[in-house]
Amino acid sequence: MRSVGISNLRCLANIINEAIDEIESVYAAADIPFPALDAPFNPADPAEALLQNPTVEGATLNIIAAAAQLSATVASPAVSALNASQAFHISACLRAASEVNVVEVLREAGPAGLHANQIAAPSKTDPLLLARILRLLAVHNIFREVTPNVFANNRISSVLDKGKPSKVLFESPNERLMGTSGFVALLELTADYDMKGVAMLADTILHPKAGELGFNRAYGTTESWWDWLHRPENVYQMQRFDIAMQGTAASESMDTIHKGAGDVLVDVGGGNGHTSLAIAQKNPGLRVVVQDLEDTIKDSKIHWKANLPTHVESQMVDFQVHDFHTPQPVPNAAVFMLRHILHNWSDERAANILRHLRDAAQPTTKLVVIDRIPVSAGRVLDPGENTIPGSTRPSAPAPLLPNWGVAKPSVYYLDVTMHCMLGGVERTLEHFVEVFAKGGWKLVRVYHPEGSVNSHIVGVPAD
Ligand SMILES: C[S@@+](CC[C@H](N)C(=O)[O-])C[C@H]1O[C@@H](n2cnc3c(N)ncnc32)[C@H](O)[C@@H]1O
Repeated sequence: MRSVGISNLRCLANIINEAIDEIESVYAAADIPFPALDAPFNPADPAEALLQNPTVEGATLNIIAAAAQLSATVASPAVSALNASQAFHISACLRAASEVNVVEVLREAGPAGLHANQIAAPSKTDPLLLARILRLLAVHNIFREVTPNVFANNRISSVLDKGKPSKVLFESPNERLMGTSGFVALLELTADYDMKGVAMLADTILHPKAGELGFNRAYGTTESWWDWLHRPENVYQMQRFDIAMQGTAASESMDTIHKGAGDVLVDVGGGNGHTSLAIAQKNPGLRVVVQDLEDTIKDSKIHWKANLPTHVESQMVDFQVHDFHTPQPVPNAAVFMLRHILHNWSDERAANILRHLRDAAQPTTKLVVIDRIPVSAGRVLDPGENTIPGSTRPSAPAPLLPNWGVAKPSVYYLDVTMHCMLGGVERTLEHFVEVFAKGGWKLVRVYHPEGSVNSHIVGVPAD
C-alpha cells in the first residue's frame, strides 16, 4: 500500500520490492533459482524459460524502469549528463570485444577466466588495450573481472557467443560470418556504421544540407546507405545485414498473418524471405512471392532452398527482383506484407511505396505492415480514446514513465538510427494512419503479438 505522503524514492523502491516478491514467488513455486549474473547464459536452463512467464516479464519491466528512475533521481545531474555523453564507449568496446572473438576464447576457459595476455594472443591484439576495453565493459556488468586483468564471461557477455570453437573463427573470416547468429550480426553492425552515422546527428541538424544524412557525413559519400551497402567491396557488410535482419525475427509470432491455402502473400522488400518462410512453414498451401533487390534475392533463393526446399521444389515460392518504388507486378495478392520497410523511408517515399501496392490491390487485398510503434514518454491522459481495434497499449504504474522508459528503449534508438542512416522514421499510430491514407489505404486494426517488439498494422484499400 502506498500512501499519498510517501516520497518518490520510497515509491520507486516499493515498486522494485513488490516486483522482486512476484519474481521470487514464481521461482519458488517452480523450485529453481533465478539465473545469476556471474554465470554464462544457458538457454537450456529452465530458469531462462521462466523469464517468459507473464508475471516475471511484467515484474522485470517494472524493476528495470524503477531502478533507472531511482538512479536518475539520486545521482548528481552533472554526472548523469556526462555519463550519458560518453555512452558511445560501451558500443565501441562491445563491438571490439565481439569482433576480436573474446567471448569464444573465454568460453573455453570457463569460470576462472583468462589473463588479458592469453585473451589477446589468438587475435594478436594489444593485451593491455584489450584489458582496458574489457574493464570498461565489466564496469557495466558485461564480462566479469575476476582478479586484476583476468576476465571471464558472465550472463550478458556470453550472449555474444558465436557458438563455434574460437580456432575456427580466427582461421576463416567467412566461417566467422556464417557462424554469426542474427543477434550478434545485429549487435556488431549497430555498433559499427549505425553508431558512426548517428554520431553526426548534431552536425546535420545544425547545418542541414539537402539530401545529406548523418550516414553521408560519416562516410563522405552522397549515395544512399542502400547503394553503399550494395557496393562490391561491402559484400561482408551486406551479408551481415541480411543475417541480422533474420535475427530480428527470432521471437516473432506470425500467427496474425493471413494464411488461406492458394492465397498469394507478397513479401515486399522481404530480405532473404525469412518472415514469409516462417509463415509458409506453418501453411504449406500458401503461395509466396519474395521481392527485393538483385543481390538480396540471390541470398533469398539460397535461404529458402536450405530451409524450406519443398516450397521451392513445388514452385509455391517465386523470387522477384523488384524495386518497390516502381509499379507492383503482382495483381492477385491476398496480402502485401512489409516488415521493417516503411520505417526506412520518409513519409513521401513510404506513401509512394504504399500507392504502388494500392494500385495493384484487389478489393479484398490486405496490407500488413510489421514495424514498431513508439509511444510518448509523457503520461497518456485517455488511453481508451483510440478507436482503432487493438491499438490500446498498457501503461506503466506511476511514477514510472508510462512507456516504461529505458526498460523498453529499442524503438527510440531505432527511430534516431533510421533518421541518420536512411531519412526514415519509427511512426506513432497517428502517423501510420496518415501515411496509410496518403498511400490509399485505411488502417483498420493493430496486433501486438505476445513476446514481439513489433506491431502488425493492418490496412484495407481505401474507397
Ligand atoms: C530492413 S530490411 C527488411 C528485410 C525484411 N523485410 C525483414 O524483415 O527482415 C529492408 C529491405 O528492403 C530492401 N530494399 C531496399 N530498397 C529497396 C527497393 N528500392 N526495392 C526493393 N527492396 C528494397 C533491402 O534490400 C532490405 O532487404
